[in-house]
Parts: sequence; structure tokens; C-alpha cells
Amino acid sequence: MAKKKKKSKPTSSKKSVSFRLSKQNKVIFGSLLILLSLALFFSFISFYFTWQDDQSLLSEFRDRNATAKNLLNKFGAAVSHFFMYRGFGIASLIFPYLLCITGLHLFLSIGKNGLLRKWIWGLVFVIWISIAMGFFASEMPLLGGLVGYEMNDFLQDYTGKIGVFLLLLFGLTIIMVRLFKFTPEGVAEFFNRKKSAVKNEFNKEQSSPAATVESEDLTTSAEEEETPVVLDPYTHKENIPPLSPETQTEVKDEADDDLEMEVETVAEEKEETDLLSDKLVEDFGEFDPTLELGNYKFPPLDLLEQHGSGGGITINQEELEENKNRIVDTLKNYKIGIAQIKATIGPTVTLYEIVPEAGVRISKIKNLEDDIALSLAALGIRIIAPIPGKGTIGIEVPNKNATTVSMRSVIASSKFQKAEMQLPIAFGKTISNETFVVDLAKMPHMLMAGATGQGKSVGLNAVLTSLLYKKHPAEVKFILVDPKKVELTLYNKIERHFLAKLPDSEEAIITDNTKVINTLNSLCIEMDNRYELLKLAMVRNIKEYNTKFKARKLNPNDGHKFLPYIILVIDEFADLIMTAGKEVETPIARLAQLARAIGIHLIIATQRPSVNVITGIIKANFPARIAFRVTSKIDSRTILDAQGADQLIGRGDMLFTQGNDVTRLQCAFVDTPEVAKITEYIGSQRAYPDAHLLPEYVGEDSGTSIDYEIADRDAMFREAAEVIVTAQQGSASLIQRKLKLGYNRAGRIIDQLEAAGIVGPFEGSKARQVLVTDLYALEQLLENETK
Ligand SMILES: Nc1ncnc2c1ncn2[C@@H]1O[C@H](COP(=O)(O)OP(=O)(O)OP(=O)(O)O)[C@@H](O)[C@H]1O
Repeated sequence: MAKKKKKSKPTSSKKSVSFRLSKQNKVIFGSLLILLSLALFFSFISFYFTWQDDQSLLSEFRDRNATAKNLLNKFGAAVSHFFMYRGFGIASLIFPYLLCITGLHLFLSIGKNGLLRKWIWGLVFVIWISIAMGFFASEMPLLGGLVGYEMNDFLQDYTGKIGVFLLLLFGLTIIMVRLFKFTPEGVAEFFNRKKSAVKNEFNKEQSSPAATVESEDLTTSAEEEETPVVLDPYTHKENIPPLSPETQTEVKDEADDDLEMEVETVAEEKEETDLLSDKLVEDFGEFDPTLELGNYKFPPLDLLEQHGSGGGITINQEELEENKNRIVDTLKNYKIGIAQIKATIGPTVTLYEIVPEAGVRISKIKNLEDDIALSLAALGIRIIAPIPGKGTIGIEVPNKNATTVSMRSVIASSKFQKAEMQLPIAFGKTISNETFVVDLAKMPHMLMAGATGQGKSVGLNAVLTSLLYKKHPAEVKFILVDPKKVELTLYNKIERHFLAKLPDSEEAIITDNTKVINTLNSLCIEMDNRYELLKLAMVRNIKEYNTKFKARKLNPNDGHKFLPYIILVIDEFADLIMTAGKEVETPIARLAQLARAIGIHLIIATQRPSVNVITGIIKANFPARIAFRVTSKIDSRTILDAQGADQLIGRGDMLFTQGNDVTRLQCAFVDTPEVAKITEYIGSQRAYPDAHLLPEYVGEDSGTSIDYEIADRDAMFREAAEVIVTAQQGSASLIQRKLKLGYNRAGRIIDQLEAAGIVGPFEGSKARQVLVTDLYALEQLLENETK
């Protein structure tokens, strides 16, 4: 059968002269190069030790009896003599490296991508090292080789020793800047990072003695270090052990038994776009979205304050002992014995984990919540029975002196700095004083609730600050909705860097509820557009899309562009849903359901987490929830589906859940002046010409009022006219309230009233003038119209 196949091979096409190597030839040629590189490598290395002995043999190359000491005998001695002695000295070792890389490219059919660049830089290195060696180690000829020596000699004749030294320095600079992308800022940043790391270390050391509990029963969580799990970098699963030798040989045996068959591999056809993109990447490098603001500087850490004690926890041993004794005593009063107790000290609360004696019902301890609170004379006691994943019961007791967690400390933490996340957010610290960092892109939307003054706005600022510290303006855009009009105004300064807005609006920060509806609908259009782009690019999410775009595999002429993440932040959602109802609920639900893959994320904050604000459909699509202190158990249930948020102590004490587990955190504190400094710092840098523009949305109520036909009037037109005339106040919200209509419909009716001459034109924030004085005049006006 094999014979037959050989005969039927089309010979004509094979014979045509082509410089393209077939797959088999690539493997052969590739392995030849790899082996050659190994041969060179070994002969060069051994040449270094044997060159003096072998030198005399060079003339007796043809003599079969003469043997050289080089590992590759006479061949090794001759080649090494050529490259190392007569050539470039120690720098010749780069040649085997380059040959090996080229061989691997061929062997694995990786393509020529970047190979030319490697060769060019390799040769530059060879020459530079050879001259440098000739200069610094001229008495050791083997280091610089003859070329290095001669070139030095030549250059020194013209420029002298200092001149050669300066030339070498210049060469080094070129290599560092072009190859290793060294910049003075980069170097400064490296030192700054080192400095702050040392500082952190120092602070940690200072704070740790306070947090040490020496009692035998009480141990801090620092002692309990989890054994690290080795994760696979690609799958993020635990590394799976390789096949055992037995199974491997089994597979091999089976393969041996098979009938031998010649497999003819067809040379892989490369898509034209691939070739083009490879060439573009080769010529211009990968697309860099940050290039337009290439000099953008990320805000430095110094803009943030240290706040309070600088991260150290101020709980003392006495307080710990006192609380422990009280818990033990209280439980003893109810005949509950404790087998073990352990404390974990956090910035605001300390968690006492207890293991009750055998036979104690957990519900019994849970019911004692109020009694324990009473005996400890403290607010905000929370009992977690049992702690999920541990066989213990947790009692969280607030510290007498809560420690402020500064934004600076969490931003500087290595957990945040090293976070390989798309949208990392450093929220604050957990109960065991670890920095808590989450990825907004994974959440993918977030609901935040809390009574007034409990830290919502600070929480939102912490989210925004985290992203400002980690993301370039090209990568993230915010849409800020601030019905309270004062909370987010500071971000106006970064409008042209980080904000997105509707094309026709002047202010980027939205304070007006009508604009919110337009913006949400515009975002829905953006979402549809992005899905269309993803479909065209045949990728599943924004990350893959942007990677493909950066690799120049998507043509901008087909409408492709780099897609920044868009984050919509609504500071007071209750207000919005009360005034606009379904008109905001529908697009928000749509965005929440669909927008995760295309990089649109929503963060919604509300003071009133009641069910008519956080409706079922919204809740279902916001798995990540944050609760600051709320006023009732019902509110806590609405936001978290669990109680506990009513027992928080305020000032940034919060609960976070992303599905099932609830984590208690102390939100990082960032004050308004700090935000002002950060926005000022960013705002003073070169910016884009305008804010990021969202697609235009033509709202239903945006047509002019002049051409409304009488027949086209709204069914509620007459009632609305009567309401307006009776109240002598031409506002859409009045119609909305009195007639229970949506904002859009009320707006349309107002326009029709204007067309009918009942109210005057739009006057900005003031209500429109009512042109009809009473109901009688209105009656007459409407009658005259129909005549
Ligand atoms: N993480 C925190 N650490 C320390 N103090 C905090 C923290 N968060 C908030 N506070 C304190 O609580 C005050 C009120 O916080 P914030 O303005 O964020 O409340 P809010 O929930 O947004 O209130 P409102 O809904 O009325 O705007 C802050 O001025 C600050 O003093």
C-alpha cells in the first residue's frame, strides 16, 4: 500500500523550484541547525581551555593521526580558532545561540516572526562585546578576539582611549534604549517602587508587635499560612501530575503495534491576513493603544495620604483578653463550654473563632447574639455560625479604636501592584488585615448599598482611584452619573482623559435624569456595535479582541478599533428609578445581562436598598454586592440575601459578596482632597481632544414640538393640560407625578403643550411658563383648535 502511494505522488509540482521548505525539510534543516549550534557551543567552551595545546595542530588538519584536545577534536579546534581567536572572542558564543533559535523556529514551524530582529541584535551584541572586551581586557586575547583587538586599535588611533570608551558607552545606551526599552522615568519608577517596598516592609515590622498575641489560646492568623497551590499559568487549575511511566509506555507499545504508514504532511497554508499582520508587527511592532498619550504619567503614590497610624493596628493585649474572657463568661452563663478560642485582628473588628465543646447546638450560640453584644457593651457584633469552610463559629467584635485603612496602603501593597487583572480594584483590608483586591471585569457588575453617611461615596472613590492608579486613559473610560450633583464633580478635570459622554452634551458628568436615559440607550447601541465587531473578528470577548487588534490582525478600515473598558457608575440609583422607572430599568437590565463580554461594567450605588429600587431583574444580574451599614435587617436581606449589614459599625465597614461567601472588609479611605490631587495631576497632563464619545442616541422625545398634529396628541394630553394650568407650573415632572407617567411620555406631552401654545419654550432648569391663565381659557383654546 505504501508502495502504491509512493508511485501516485504528483512529481511535477514537487519538482518546481521553490525556496519554500516543506514541513519535513524544515524539521531536518531545523534539527541540523540545532545540532550545529550545540557542536559550536561545546567546541567554543572547550577551546577556552585547550586552545594553547591545540594551536600547533591547526596546520596538521589533514593528518589523521594527530588528535586535538578540543571536545570536537580538530573540527572543534579549527572552527573555534576561526571564531574565537581570529574572530570575536567570547562574543562568538552568541552564534550558537542564534543558530539554535533559528533551528527551533524551523523545527517547530513557528515562522520567521522576529527572527531577523534577533539576528541583527545578535550581531550588534557580538561586535559591541568584542570591542568592549578588546578595550577592557586587551591582555587576554581570547576574550575580545582578533577583531576586537584590531577594531580597538583602529579606533584608538583616531579617537584615543577616552573616545573608544565614550563610543562603547553610546553603543550600550543604544542597546539599552532600543532593545530593553529603558527610559529615565522607568529607572526612576523602579527606584521609587523599591523605596516604597522597603517602607512598607518597615511599617509592617513596626506594626506587627502590636498585633502579636502571645497567649497560648489566642493566635493571630499570620501564623496560619496556607500552603501555596501550584497553578498552571494557562488553565489556572492545579497542576496535573504527568502521566506515570507505565501509562506512557503503554501508549507507546500500542503505537508500535500499528501498521506502519507514511503520512504525507501538507505544508501549512498561511492566511494572507496572517502574513500581512506578521509583516506589520515585524515592521512597526504591536499596536500600542497608549501611544497617543505616550508620555502619560500615572499618578504617584505621594498624592495619597497616610491617614492615622500609617497602617498599624492599635489593639492592645488587654482589650483582647478582656473580650475573650467576656465571651467565655457569657457563653458559660448559658452553659456553653468552649474547647478552643482564637483571635484574628483586623483594622476595625477582631474575629474570635470559637470551637464549642461537643454536643453544643450552633443555633443556641447564634441566638445569643444580643446577649454577647450586651456583655461586651459593643455595637456591631456579628456572629457567623458556622464559618463556611472551617469548623468554627465566628464572633466579630469591633475594636475600641478602629484603624483607618488608607488608600495609600492598599495601592502600595504588592498584591495590588502585582495584580494581573484586567480591572483591579483595591477595596480595603479583610478581617485578617490582608489587602483585598478584586477584578471588576470578573464580577462583572456591582451593586453597592448603604445608609447615608456610611461610606458609599468613599467606596466609589476607592474604586475609581484604584483604576486611575492602574489603567492608562486609553484602556478605561468612565461614565459618571451623579444625581446628587456634588459627589463626583471632581472627576470633571479628567474628562478628556478618562470620561465618556454623549456627542451633544457639554458636561461629561451626568446630573440630569433625562440624560441618563439617553446615555443608557446609547450604551446599549455601543454594546450592540461591539458585539458586531467581536463577531466580525471571530472572538468571544473584549480581551481576545484587543489582543488580536494589537497583533494587527484586525483592519481598522473595516471599522475595527481598540476597545477601552467602559465603566458606568451611578451614585444614587434610587433617585433615578423613582423618576424614570422602567425607562432606566430596561436598558440597565439589558446591559447587565449582556455587556460582560464586551467590557461594559456597571457600578450602581444606592442609599435605599428596597425592593422597588433594586428590583428582581436588576438583582439577578448583579452578582457582586457590597453593603455598607444599612438601617434594617430587611435592607440587608435585599442587598446581600443575608443579614449582617445592619450590624456593621459604619465608617467604611462593609460586607462583600460575589455569590455565596460574605467577606467583611474595611473599605480603604480616600479623602476628597486626595481625589482632587489625583484628578489635578492627571488633568494637567496632555489629553485627548475630547472625552470619549458614545454613539449618538436619538431619544423618542427629542423631536421638535412644532409639528405635532392634533390627532397625534397623547391620550392624556387634555388631563395633562388641566394639571399644568391648575398648578400654573409647566414641568414634566409634575405631569409625571400627577398622572403617573414615565419621563419620556411626560416630556412628549410637554412638547405637545408647547406646540398648542399652552406652555412656553424650554428654559433650562426653570419650569416653563404657563401661557393659559385658567381652565376656562384652556377650554376655549382647545375648542377653537378643533373648529
Ligand atoms: N473607609 C472609611 N474609613 C474611615 N472613615 C470613613 C470611611 N468611609 C467613610 N468614612 C467616614 O464617613 C463619612 C461619610 O462617608 P461618605 O460620604 O462616603 O458617606 P455616604 O454613604 O456616601 O453618604 P451619602 O449617601 O450621604 O453621600 C466620611 O466623611 C468619613 O469621615
